[in-house]
Amino acid sequence: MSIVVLDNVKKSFGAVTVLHGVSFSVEKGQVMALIGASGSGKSTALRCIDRLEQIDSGRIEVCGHQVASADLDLRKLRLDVGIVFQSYNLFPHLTVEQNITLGPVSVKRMPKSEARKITADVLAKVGLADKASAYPEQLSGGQQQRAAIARSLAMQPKVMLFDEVTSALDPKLTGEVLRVIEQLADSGMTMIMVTHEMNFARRIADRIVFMHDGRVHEQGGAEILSAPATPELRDFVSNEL
Ligand SMILES: Nc1ncnc2c1ncn2[C@@H]1O[C@H](COP(=O)(O)OP(=O)(O)OP(=O)(O)O)[C@@H](O)[C@H]1O
Repeated sequence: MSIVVLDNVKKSFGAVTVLHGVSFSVEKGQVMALIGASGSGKSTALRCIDRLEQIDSGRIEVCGHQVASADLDLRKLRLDVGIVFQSYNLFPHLTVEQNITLGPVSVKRMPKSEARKITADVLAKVGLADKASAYPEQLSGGQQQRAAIARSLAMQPKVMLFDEVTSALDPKLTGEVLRVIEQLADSGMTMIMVTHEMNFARRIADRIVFMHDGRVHEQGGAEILSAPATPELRDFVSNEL
């Protein structure tokens, strides 16, 4: 069953066309890595999936929601989709626990006691059980990113989108965050990750989509990284590794 479908998606910013008819789909439980050079349109494609950008034409379906439709229920879409960015965007004046319970309590109207239980559960999942009462500034970048992932997980999304979540981190902290994402993948979460971590993508992705100049240039299993069919992917892989 497809959880995410993009069909001939086009998107321009002013005179600049960023997506020239992008199509791909992600099945339930699949991990998809979206790779490509800077400016190829990866983040824009991801943002369109969560309707942070509206597309010009084509179709996007996510968990049964017609994302580009005028009568989309944005709240319902956002309940099904979790998104984590390079910047953690935690509220600095709230503890880690308060940051995480906020969504379930205020958006899902969950009783506080239940939200706290879920928070303890997701904090354990990301290895931050002992940081519930810490403030974001007391955490390392990797810990803040794991808290941001926990915040998304607490909403119990059906699909998770990761937009270069380790780009701001040094290698050790990157490893911590990637381990959390890998565990999430192992648990069967459907996910799309925009990443420059080629070894990670090769190891955990079921499907790799390589974008080039706003188009899907190549896609397939991890083997496309070892045996690229096009010079563009060959160049990209040799620059990244
Ligand atoms: N809001 C915007 N307004 C104008 N142009 C934009 C906007 N967002 C993105 N772009 C342009 O769209 C193109 C694709 O950007 P996008 O961020 O999707 O690429 P990317 O592949 O994710 O790159 P990177 O790896 O550097 O994040 C770039 O040329 C960018 O300048």
